[in-house]
Amino acid sequence: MAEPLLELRHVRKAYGALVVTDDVSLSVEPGELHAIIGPNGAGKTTLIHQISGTLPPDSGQVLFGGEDITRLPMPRRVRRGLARSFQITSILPGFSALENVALAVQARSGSSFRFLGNAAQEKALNGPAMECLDLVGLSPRAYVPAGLLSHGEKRQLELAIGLATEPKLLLLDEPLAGTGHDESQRVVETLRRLKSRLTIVLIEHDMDAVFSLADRVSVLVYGRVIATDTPERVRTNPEVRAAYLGEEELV
Ligand SMILES: Nc1ncnc2c1ncn2[C@@H]1O[C@H](COP(=O)(O)OP(=O)(O)OP(=O)(O)O)[C@@H](O)[C@H]1O
Repeated sequence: MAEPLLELRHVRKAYGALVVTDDVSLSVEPGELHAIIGPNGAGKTTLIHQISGTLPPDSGQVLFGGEDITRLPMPRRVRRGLARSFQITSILPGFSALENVALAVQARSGSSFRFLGNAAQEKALNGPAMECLDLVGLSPRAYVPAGLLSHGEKRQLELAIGLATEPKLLLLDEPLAGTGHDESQRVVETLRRLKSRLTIVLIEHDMDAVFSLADRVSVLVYGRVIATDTPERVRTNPEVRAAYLGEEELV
């Protein structure tokens, strides 16, 4: 079996007496789409913060590509290929979709474009940025100011910005939140396309999307992982049904 790309070992985080991440161990294999589901307040977002590096765990380890990154700050994790999709709030509304992604390409590239003239610099940034927009199906809207994009398109733009960092693993926290039916279908199709290209950890409340996209699902309840398995087996796991998933949702 291949070495996991991401591995959590006994990760724990408490706020006072409230244990939000309780001895969480799980591994994400290269190439898989691994969903983390659980009821509101189960600790999913807190776990993502600990993986991305915005919140240090109290104890336990986070390994990426076999290396201990538990104490590594977020920018250094991004450089190693562990990226979190940016939230809509980080989109610059007055800049076009293309410019938003080009800025992320520039951030990834550091000062490597410094010696190019303006036109060459623009080309070197816009080329990869357009590829990212294309991957998420947003290239026809490349020149539209980001503030004028629909909610679903903004979510696609977030994905494109995440892709611009050339991640090996992309962390997605509720990419379907707030999208209508058609928009969510588009985002699901985008994720289906992306999953063949990179490893994805997905937190999502939309169970149809989770069960249709995930290779494996981990179920978090009160900060503890109660099951990690294929969608089919999670769906029929009695402990999962009792703790979280309503019977009607699973029929
Ligand atoms: N900074 C904080 N200080 C104190 N408690 C916190 C803090 N952040 C989160 N919590 C608590 O930790 C618990 C887990 O929160 P978290 O946001 O990780 O859950 P979640 O599974 O992502 O929930 P949701 O599905 O509603 O987004 C909640 O009870 C929340 O109130």
